[in-house]
Amino acid sequence: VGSYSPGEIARVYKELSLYPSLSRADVGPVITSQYGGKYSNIYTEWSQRDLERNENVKFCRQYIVFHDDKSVVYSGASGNCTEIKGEVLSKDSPSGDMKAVVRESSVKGEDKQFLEVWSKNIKMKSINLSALKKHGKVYDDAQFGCLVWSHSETHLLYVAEKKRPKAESFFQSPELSGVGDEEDTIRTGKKDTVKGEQFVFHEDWGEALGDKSCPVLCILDIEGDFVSVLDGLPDDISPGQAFWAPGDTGVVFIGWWHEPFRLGLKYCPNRRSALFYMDLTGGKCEQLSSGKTSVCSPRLSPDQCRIAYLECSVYGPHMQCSKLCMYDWYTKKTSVVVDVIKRPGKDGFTGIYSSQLSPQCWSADSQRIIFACPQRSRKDLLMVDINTGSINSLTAKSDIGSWCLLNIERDLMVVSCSSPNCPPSLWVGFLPGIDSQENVDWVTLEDSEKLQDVDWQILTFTPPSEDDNSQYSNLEFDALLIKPKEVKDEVKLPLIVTPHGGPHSVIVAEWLLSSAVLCRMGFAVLLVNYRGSIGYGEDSIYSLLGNVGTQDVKDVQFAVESVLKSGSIDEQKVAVSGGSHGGFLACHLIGQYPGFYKACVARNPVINMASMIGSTDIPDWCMVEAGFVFNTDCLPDAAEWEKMLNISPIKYVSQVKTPVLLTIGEDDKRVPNKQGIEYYKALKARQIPVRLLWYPGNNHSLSKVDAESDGFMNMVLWMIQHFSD
Ligand SMILES: CSCC[C@H](NC=O)C(=O)N[C@@H](CO)C(=O)O
Repeated sequence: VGSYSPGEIARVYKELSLYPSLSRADVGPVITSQYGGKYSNIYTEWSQRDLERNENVKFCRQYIVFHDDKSVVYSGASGNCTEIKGEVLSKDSPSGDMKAVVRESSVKGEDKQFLEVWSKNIKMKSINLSALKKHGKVYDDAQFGCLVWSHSETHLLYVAEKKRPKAESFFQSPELSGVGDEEDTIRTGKKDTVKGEQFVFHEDWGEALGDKSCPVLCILDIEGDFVSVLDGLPDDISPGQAFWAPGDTGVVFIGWWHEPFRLGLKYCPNRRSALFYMDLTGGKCEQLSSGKTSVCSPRLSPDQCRIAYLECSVYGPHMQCSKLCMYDWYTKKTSVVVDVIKRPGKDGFTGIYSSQLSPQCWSADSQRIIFACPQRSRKDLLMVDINTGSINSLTAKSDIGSWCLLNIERDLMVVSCSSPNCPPSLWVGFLPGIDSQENVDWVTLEDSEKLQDVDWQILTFTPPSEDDNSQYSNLEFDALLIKPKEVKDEVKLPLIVTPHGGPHSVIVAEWLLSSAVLCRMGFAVLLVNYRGSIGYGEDSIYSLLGNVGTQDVKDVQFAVESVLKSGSIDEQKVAVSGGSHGGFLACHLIGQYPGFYKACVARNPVINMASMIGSTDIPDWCMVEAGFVFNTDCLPDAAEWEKMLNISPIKYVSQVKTPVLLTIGEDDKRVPNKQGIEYYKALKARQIPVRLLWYPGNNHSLSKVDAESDGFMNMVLWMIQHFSD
C-alpha cells in the first residue's frame, strides 16, 4: 500500500468513479406493434461523477421491453445516452402522450424557471414561472417536491416556495421604490414591496433544505394557461409529496407541522406530520391521519381505492422501524398492514426501514405492495399482501448484496442492483401472480462488470456477556468485510475501520466507490453495523439510546479485534474513519483505545453534544441519543448537559495519540463546523498531529464532486503517511 503515489491513487479513483448509478426509471404505456407484439418503453436516469467538469452529470437512456404481460420476451436499449441539462423536474403524462418539464434557463443573464408541456415532438407550452411571480422557486427535493399530472391530463400539480414580498430599506427613495416590480404594479395597481422586513430571519427546514421555508401547492391549468397557488391549507403546516385524489376532486398531500419551530427533516422521518386532503370542489381541507405520528410516502393504488403510506412515532430515534398503513378512500378507515418489528422472528423479516417508497409501489391487482428495504446488512425487495399482511422476500436467496426498486407499473418491476464488487446494473422482471410460487425471472437491461479482484463477506457478532445490554439483551450485529481477493500468504493487509453515521442507519452490501478503490489498492475495509443500526428490529435501535459513546464504541472495537484474530490483518496498520456520528465513533475509538489506531479521518464529526445542541438543526437528536426525552419548550437541565458532555469524544481528547485528519463542510447545518474546530484546537493544544480541510459551499455530506474526491485522496495519503510513522 505504501508504494502508491498520489497519481496512482487518483488514477484508480478516476477509473472506478466512471460507474454510474441509477436514480430513476419510468415505465411507459403498453403499445401494440403492427405485428401484434406488445412492448413498453422504459425511461431511466443515471448520475455519474465528472471529475474534469467537477460536477455530477445526469443522463438518460431508454430501453424497449417486449412482453406478454407476464414475462419479458425481448428487450434492448433504444438509442444511446443523452446528458440532461437544465431539467429541474420532468414527468410523462399517464397516457404517455405528453411530457411536462420544469426547466431552469438563463434569459439575458438571469436564471428563470419555465414550465413546459411537450406533445410528441412539439413544445406546446413554455410558461415563464419566474415572470408570473405567483410563487418562488419550484421544489425539486425528495422531501417535498413533486410534479404530477391529473388523471384527466389537464392539470399539473407541483410544490414551490411561497412568494415573499420584496423588502426594501426604510430609506429607499420614493421614486425608486418598488422599481423591480413595475410590471406588477401596473397589473395590480399595488406596490409589491414592504419596508422593515429586509433583515427578518426566515426559518428553513435545515440541513440540505436551507432554501426551503414555506412550501405552497401550485396547479397549472394547461388549457387555460393559468397557475394558481392553493389556499385554504392550515397555516401551521408545510405541504409536500402531493398527488391528485381519485377522480381529480382535489389533492392529497403530507403536511409537516412547523410550530413552534422547524426542526431539520433530512434523515429525520420522525417529524410530526399528517396526510391531508384538499377538496377542490368544496374548498375544504381535511386531515386524514391522526396528527400524532409522522407519515410519509403516500401512494394511491391503481384501482384508486386506497392510499398506502409509512408511519412512525414523533421524536425518539430519528430513524425507526415504520408501520405500513392503509387509508381506504371510500370507507375512510385506516388500518395497519405491517406493524413495527421489535425482534425479528423465524421468518427473518426484520421490519420496514424505508423512508421513501418508489414512485409506484402497487401490484396491478391493487392487492400487494412492493418495496426495497434494508434487512440486516443487505437490501432486499419485499412484497406485502395487503389483505393478510404476509411478507415475502423476492430476493433473499440471491447472492447480490443490494436491490433497489426504481418503479413498478402493471407488474413490470424495474430494479437496480449492486454489490461491493459489482457496480449498479439495471434489471426488469414481472411480479408473479398472487397465488404463484414462482420466482421472478429477471432480465438484464444494462449489465455491469464484476470486479474480480474484490471480495466481500458479512460477519455476524454476538457481543461478549459483559457488554450485553440488560434492557435489550441477546442482540447481534454485523459487519461487512471487503478485501482484495488474491493475497499472498506472507502479506498482511492494512485495515480501515468505518462505522456508519446516524447512529440509526446501516451500511448494506452495495457498490461503495471508496471501499472498492481502497480494496484495489490493497486495503481491507471493515464497515460495522453496531447495535443501534436500522434493519435489525426496533429493539436494536432503542438499545443504543443513552448508550452512545459506550455500546456502539465497544461493538466496533469488538468487531475489529475479532477480525484481527483471523491473522490476515497487519495490526500495526489499522486506521479508523467515519462521518457525523461515524466521526463521533472514530474520535471516541482513538480516545478510548489510545495508540490502537494509527490514523483517524473524521468528516463533520459530532465532538461535543453539549455544545452542539444549541446550534444543530436537530437539537432533539442530542437529547434522545443521550437517553432523554426532547421537549421543544424546555432547556436541558444541568444533569442532562453534564451527560451530553460526558458521552462525547471531547471528554477523551487528553488520551488521544492518533494523528487526526478532519474534513469539514463550511455550510453544515447538522453538525456545525465549530464542532470540528473545537476538536482541532483541543488536539493542537496537546501536540497531537492534526490537519483540517475546510470545504466552502459544502454541507454535511461533503458530496460535491471536488470535496468528495479531495477528501478521499487526503484520507488515503494521511493513512499511508501515518502507517509508516
Ligand atoms: C446532530 S448530527 C447527528 C448525526 C447524523 N445524524 C443524522 O443526520 C449522522 O450521523 N448522519 C449520517 C447519516 O445518517 C451521515 O453520514 O451524515
